[in-house]
Amino acid sequence: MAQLAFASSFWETYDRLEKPVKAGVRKAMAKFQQLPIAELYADKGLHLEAIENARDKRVRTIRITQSYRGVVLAPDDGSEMFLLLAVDTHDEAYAWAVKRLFTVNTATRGLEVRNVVALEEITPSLEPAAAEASERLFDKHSDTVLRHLGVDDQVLRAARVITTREQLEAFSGLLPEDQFEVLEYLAEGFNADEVYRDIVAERRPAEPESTDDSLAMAITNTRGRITLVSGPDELEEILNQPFAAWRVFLHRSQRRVAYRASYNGSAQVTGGPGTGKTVVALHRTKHLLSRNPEARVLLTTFTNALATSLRDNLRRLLEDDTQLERVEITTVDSLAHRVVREHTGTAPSPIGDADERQLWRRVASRLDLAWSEQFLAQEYRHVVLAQDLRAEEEYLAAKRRGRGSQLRAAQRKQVWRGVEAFLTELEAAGNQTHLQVCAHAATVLGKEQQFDHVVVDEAQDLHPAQWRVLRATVPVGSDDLFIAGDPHQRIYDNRVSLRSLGINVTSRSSRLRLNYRSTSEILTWSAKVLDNEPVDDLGGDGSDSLTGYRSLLSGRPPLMATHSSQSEEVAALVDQVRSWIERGVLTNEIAVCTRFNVLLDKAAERLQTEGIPVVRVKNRPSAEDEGVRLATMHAMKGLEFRCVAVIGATVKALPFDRDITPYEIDAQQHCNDVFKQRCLLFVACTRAREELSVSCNGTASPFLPA
Ligand SMILES: Nc1ncnc2c1ncn2[C@@H]1O[C@H](COP(=O)(O)OP(=O)(O)OP(=O)(O)O)[C@@H](O)[C@H]1O
Repeated sequence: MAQLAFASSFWETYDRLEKPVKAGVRKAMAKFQQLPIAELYADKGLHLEAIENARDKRVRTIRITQSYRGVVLAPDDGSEMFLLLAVDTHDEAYAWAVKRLFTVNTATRGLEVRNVVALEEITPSLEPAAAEASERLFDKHSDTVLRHLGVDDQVLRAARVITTREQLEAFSGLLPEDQFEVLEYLAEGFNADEVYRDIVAERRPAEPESTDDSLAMAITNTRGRITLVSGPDELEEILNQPFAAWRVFLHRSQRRVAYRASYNGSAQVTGGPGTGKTVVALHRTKHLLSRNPEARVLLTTFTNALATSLRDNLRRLLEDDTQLERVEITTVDSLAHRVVREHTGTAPSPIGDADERQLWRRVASRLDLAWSEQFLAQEYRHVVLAQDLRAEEEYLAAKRRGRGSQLRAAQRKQVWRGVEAFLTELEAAGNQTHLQVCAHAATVLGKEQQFDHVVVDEAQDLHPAQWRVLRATVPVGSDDLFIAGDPHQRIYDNRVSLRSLGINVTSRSSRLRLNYRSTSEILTWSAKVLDNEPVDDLGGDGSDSLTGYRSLLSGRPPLMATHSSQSEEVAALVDQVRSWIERGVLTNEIAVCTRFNVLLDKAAERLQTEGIPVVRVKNRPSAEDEGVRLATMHAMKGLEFRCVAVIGATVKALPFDRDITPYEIDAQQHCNDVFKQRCLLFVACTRAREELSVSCNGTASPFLPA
């Protein structure tokens, strides 16, 4: 009986196949598990046949549906393992298959694939220019060194014509995977020993000297790119798990970040929405747990809902259940809450934003201060708490980074009086703010660090007081903090200088550019919402951009509609949702999101009246629960859905005036406040995988692309 394995190239597209094609894949794969090899070849429905002119004689096609074909690597050495490589339309599948050659890497012993036709054309064409060039990218590495790292004759010839890193990048997808990665590491300045340690030694099988050089053995050795399937149950399970490919496979750029043996300090990964930062954070957590059986890891994210989803995903990713016991998965606020509760014996009960604002209003009016409660609350948050200023002299001497208005010494004294009154009143009522709880926790943790490693997801929205908690919970050293975030998704306007908080990621920063979630139509449209404005980078020392950010997926352009009334808009929403459902999208794969709850309530009521089930994201439904997801834009952070409808995108909601500091009061803060709301819309739109619809009633938000 044949054995079955799946290559990462198959998973990259499997999720996107229509239901009948997926059913065809299941049916065909079941045959591989049921029929003896001779019967497989004889099966009329499967049509397992060789491809004329294929460069690898083991490459075959199988019939999936009328118009779709699977590409399979079939053993010709007596072994019985078949590898499913890709499923595509008839012509695409043949065009892909005919040019591919599969070989076994001499160093890692893994199975690799190359586009042999392209290499034979491109390498000779670049040789004359390379001979003239003053320097080539791999000049300083001898043939012997490259061969020791697994580079074979054809790749060596290609490597010798490459003069720049851009040229090397152009070879990605053509060169065999492990060999390409070796060249990439060398091009980045790693020495041969480091490359051997991080790539070859990591991937070499336990018994590298084994003489078994069958296709089955090479497939078994390629765990990073191939999944083996042991029986029908496992087959059914893995083909049914949506969005699960990342659990087994990481893209090269993700793997390098997640599985770097060790970072000599804190490290950071950034990237636009959907580039797999959360996936990388999960794999890094797995790596840290596996590397040291004693290590305690803290994995944090921004909301409790995201923490729950991280826990579910990590549980699936870890092979060993006991590893999960060594990870605490929580938000920074919850961690600080626990630390303070354990230390004082009393659970803190911090007040919410609205109460805090009300208190500032009372203080401003009682002391007759010349500033609005919004200005005072922001000054307290972005200056006083951000720098942990505890005394008037400290405030008088402080730099007010990110604030656009000048405050003379006399004015600062007045503001400080306000701060003191605010704190006194808070204390008298036995209250605290969340950030005060964090400040308290940081002090406690400074004396009793609780973790060996901290992994931070959604890092862009943490306040300096929250960073202090994280810094204090882990000793300074190798692999102390691993930080994942995207400054374009900063929706709370917390700006930090990580370096000033004792977190230095210099020379340990990477950026992911390939989006796995949304179509390029959705990305291009959503990126325009940001209006090309540069953003402060995660660490606060420079700026960041979406240069090179792209998606390989394509689909329908986003729909934009303006309605004359709210009820017309909500009626159109119902039609839109219904049409998605009729096209086979499940209700739990659809999200409706608004800036405010009022409109969300109306949408919920109308959808339900029309017989469409709904469920609020804030009620933390489990992934399988039926119902269209309803959320405010803030609650959409970190989530994703096949189809997203953003409603109520009017000029009154985006920007929402009440949340914007008037320009004349603080010009810089005004711009930050406006941009924060652009980011909010950007976050909402980039949650969509396949389809995005944006609507408003009345005048459209100026943030919407024309
Ligand atoms: N290597 C991969 N292969 C296939 N799918 C992937 C890969 N990496 C990530 N994905 C998928 O892409 C989607 C986005 O991943 P993830 O949520 O980690 O991105 P993110 O950068 O954290 O997004 P955001 O910043 O928008 O929250 C998920 O569905 C994930 O499963």
